Amino acid sequence: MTSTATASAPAGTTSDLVVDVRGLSVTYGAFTAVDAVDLDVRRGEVFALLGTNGAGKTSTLEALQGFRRRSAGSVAVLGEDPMVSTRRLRAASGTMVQEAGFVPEATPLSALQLWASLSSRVDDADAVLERVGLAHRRTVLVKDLSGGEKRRLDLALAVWGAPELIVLDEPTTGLDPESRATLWALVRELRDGGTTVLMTTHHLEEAEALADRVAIMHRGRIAVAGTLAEVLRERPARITAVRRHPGQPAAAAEHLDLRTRHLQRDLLALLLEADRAGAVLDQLRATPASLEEVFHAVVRGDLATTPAREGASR
Ligand SMILES: Nc1ncnc2c1ncn2[C@@H]1O[C@H](COP(=O)(O)OP(=O)(O)OP(=O)(O)O)[C@@H](O)[C@H]1O
Repeated sequence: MTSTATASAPAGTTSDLVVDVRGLSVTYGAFTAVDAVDLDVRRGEVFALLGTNGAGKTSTLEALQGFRRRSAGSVAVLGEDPMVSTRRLRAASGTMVQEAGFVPEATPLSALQLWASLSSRVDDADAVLERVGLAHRRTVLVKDLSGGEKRRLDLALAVWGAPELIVLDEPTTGLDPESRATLWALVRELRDGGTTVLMTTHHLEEAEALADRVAIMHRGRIAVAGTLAEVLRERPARITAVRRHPGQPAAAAEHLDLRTRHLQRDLLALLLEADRAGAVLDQLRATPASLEEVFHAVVRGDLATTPAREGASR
C-alpha cells in the first residue's frame, strides 16, 4: 500500500486517509509483535485486517487507539497522534473491543445511559438499542444476556453518536448466523452513511462480504494488502475442463487443470483453440484464487517477506 498523504491534518478534516501508519512497531519486552507495519485506511471504506493467531492485529489496533505504546513508527488517526490527543480522538472514533466488561447488574439501557454521561458524543439510548437489535432486551440484566447479545451491546458503544471512524475487533466472534447477518447489514449501513470502519476478523468470508480493502498480517508484518481483486491476483487462477472430440470414447478425453495469472486471456485462448480443433470442453470451470488460498500462501511464507523476530513468543 502506498500513502497519498504525508502531512497530518486535524481531526474532522476531509483528508482521504483516516488511518495513516508508517513503520509501526510494538514490542513486548524483547518480542516484536508488530514489525514495521505500514497501513492506510481511507475515508468511507471498510478495511479488514486479517491474520493468523498472534499476528499482531490487536496490538496494531491498540496502538492506533492510543491504548498501546509503540516502539517505533508514526501513527495518525483522523490526523491525530493517538498517544498525544486521546480525548479528541475518542470523540471522533468508536471502538468495539473483544471484551467490554459491563457491570453484570446493569441492563443494556442503564449501560447506555451511563455511557451517555461519559461519552463526548451525543445519542439516544433507545435509538441505539434499536439499531443494534437489542431494543427487546433493553431491561434484561447484562449477566442474563446471551454471548451474541453482549456483542451487540459492545457494538452499541462503538456506534454511539455516529463517530467518523469505527474500530471493530473481531466483531462477529461468537455470533450466530442471524446476529452476524444483522451486524454485516449494520456495517454496510454505516459505510453507506460515510463512516470509516476498520475491523479485524478471522472469518475470510466476512472480509469478502464486507471489506473494500483487506490486509493479511502474519508474524507482525503485513504480507499482502489491497482491494480483494488486487489481493486475489497474488495467486494464480485455475481453469479445469474435460476436453474431448465428439464421438471419441470417454477414456480418450483429456483432463485439463491449468493455473494462470491471466485468466481471461488464457480462457479465451483455450476456447478458441478447442473451437478450431472441433473439440468440446466439458465441465469447464474458471475460478479465481480464493482469499483462503492467499491466506494459506501467506502462512506458508510464499507471499510474505517474513523477517527474523527478536526474542521468543510467550
Ligand atoms: N501484553 C503482552 N505481553 C507479551 N506479549 C504479548 C502481549 N500482548 C500480546 N502479546 C503477544 O504479541 C503477539 C501478537 O498478539 P496480538 O494479540 O496483537 O495478536 P492478534 O493478531 O490479535 O492475535 P489473535 O488473532 O490470536 O487474537 C502474540 O504473540 C501475543 O502473544
